[in-house]
Amino acid sequence: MSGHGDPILMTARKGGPLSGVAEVPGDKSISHRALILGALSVGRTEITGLLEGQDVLDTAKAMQAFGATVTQHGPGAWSVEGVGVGGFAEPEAVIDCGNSGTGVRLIMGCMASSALTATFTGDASLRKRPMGRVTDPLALFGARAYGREGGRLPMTVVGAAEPVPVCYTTPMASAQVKSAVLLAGLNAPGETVVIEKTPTRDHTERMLRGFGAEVTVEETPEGNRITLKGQPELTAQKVAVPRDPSSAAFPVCAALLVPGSDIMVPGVSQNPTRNGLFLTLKEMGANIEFLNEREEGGEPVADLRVRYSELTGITVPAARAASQIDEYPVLAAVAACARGTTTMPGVHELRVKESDRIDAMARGLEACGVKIEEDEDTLIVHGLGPDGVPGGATVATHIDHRIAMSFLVLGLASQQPITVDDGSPIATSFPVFEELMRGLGATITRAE
Ligand SMILES: O=C(O)C1=C[C@@H](OP(=O)(O)O)[C@@H](O)[C@H](O)C1
Ligand SMILES: C=C(OP(=O)(O)O)C(=O)O
Repeated sequence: MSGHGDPILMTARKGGPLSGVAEVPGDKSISHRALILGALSVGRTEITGLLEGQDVLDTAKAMQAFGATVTQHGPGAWSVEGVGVGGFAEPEAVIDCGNSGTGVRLIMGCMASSALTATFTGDASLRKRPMGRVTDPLALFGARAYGREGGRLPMTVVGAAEPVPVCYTTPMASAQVKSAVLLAGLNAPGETVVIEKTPTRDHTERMLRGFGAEVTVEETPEGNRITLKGQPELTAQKVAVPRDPSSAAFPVCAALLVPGSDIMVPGVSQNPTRNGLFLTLKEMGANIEFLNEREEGGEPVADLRVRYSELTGITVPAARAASQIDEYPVLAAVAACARGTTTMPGVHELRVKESDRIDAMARGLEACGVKIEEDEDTLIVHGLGPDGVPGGATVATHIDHRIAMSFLVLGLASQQPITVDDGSPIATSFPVFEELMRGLGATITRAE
């Protein structure tokens, strides 16, 4: 199964220690939101450090289709001339969100409370993912959605001409669902409320406030109660996007696994709704130092110094799942090289990502000689210790960037090289991955 273009076979093999500075690109979640809130604002939003991955570029294109003017001025430097809340135009063509769940779900949210119709599609991975989780709450505003069986793309959303505000408790831990409801609430009169039992990444709330919306968060026995006052005038802002902790995870884990490594990963977001992996790695015995802790672009950030470490398996608290949800694939790769068993409960959401990530990691690890156990909600990896993973397999990545990068990291530490059947989706979130990893000394090559 390939992504947008021809599949790219990539191989990672053992080499010398990793060293140097890994400057990972801008945060994907924040990049999507900067473009979307820029488009919903009055004036010209200026963004620096925007991730130029395909997922974000597809959102930029979509914002143009809804009437905003999005311009690139230089690497990572973009501007958005917004149309204001309620100012979206009806797109003339189908909106293609490519591989991006965040893109399609947030954009559905922000058009659902306007009197216009839009049709959405995506690549073969996105067309399998459930959209009912956002169109159900959007129906409460008065929007209607017509999609394929199971709430799949392609899907047409008819926005509500007279939206009403909504109070919605999210049935699953999902920042995309929370954000879709809050963005729809922008163009509804009165207060829109989202209650989430488990806190998820809070970039939408932070950024809405930054653009001038009134958003309050209250801790209640039912969970966080987030209230947005509808129909604000959002004002254009300058947004400096911090580096992506989910991308930083790959060089960090690679340095932990390759003997003798010592790298710096500067300016990585330490937002507590995103930093679960780093806590988990520390509990496994990782030598990670958090230096120069500061605030950048409204997010807590630190420079990470990471050195090779011998790791031990742990049970990862299920309550931490949301704060490291995209990092489980690389954690599973790390767990394979740890001593003892790593148990990862509470991870059923992984089944509806770009691929079924529990299945993709389980099958790939087995092919590399690692014993695993799984059920609907849990992945257990029986670690083989440093230098214990045989490798030597070609792994199926199922149009999933994180599966591809995770097995390439594992290939740097396994006895035999590991090949991924398609590295092309890496460009959706981390277009400079190969270059950056090679710069640290990693042996990652493409098939001739
Ligand atoms: O809101 C976001 O930017 C994201 C939310 C998460 O998805 P869910 O909302 O499905 O958990 C995460 O997996 C995704 O990569 C980005
Ligand atoms: C799940 C992810 O992204 P999305 O849901 O936006 O496709 C991811 O990047 O790991």
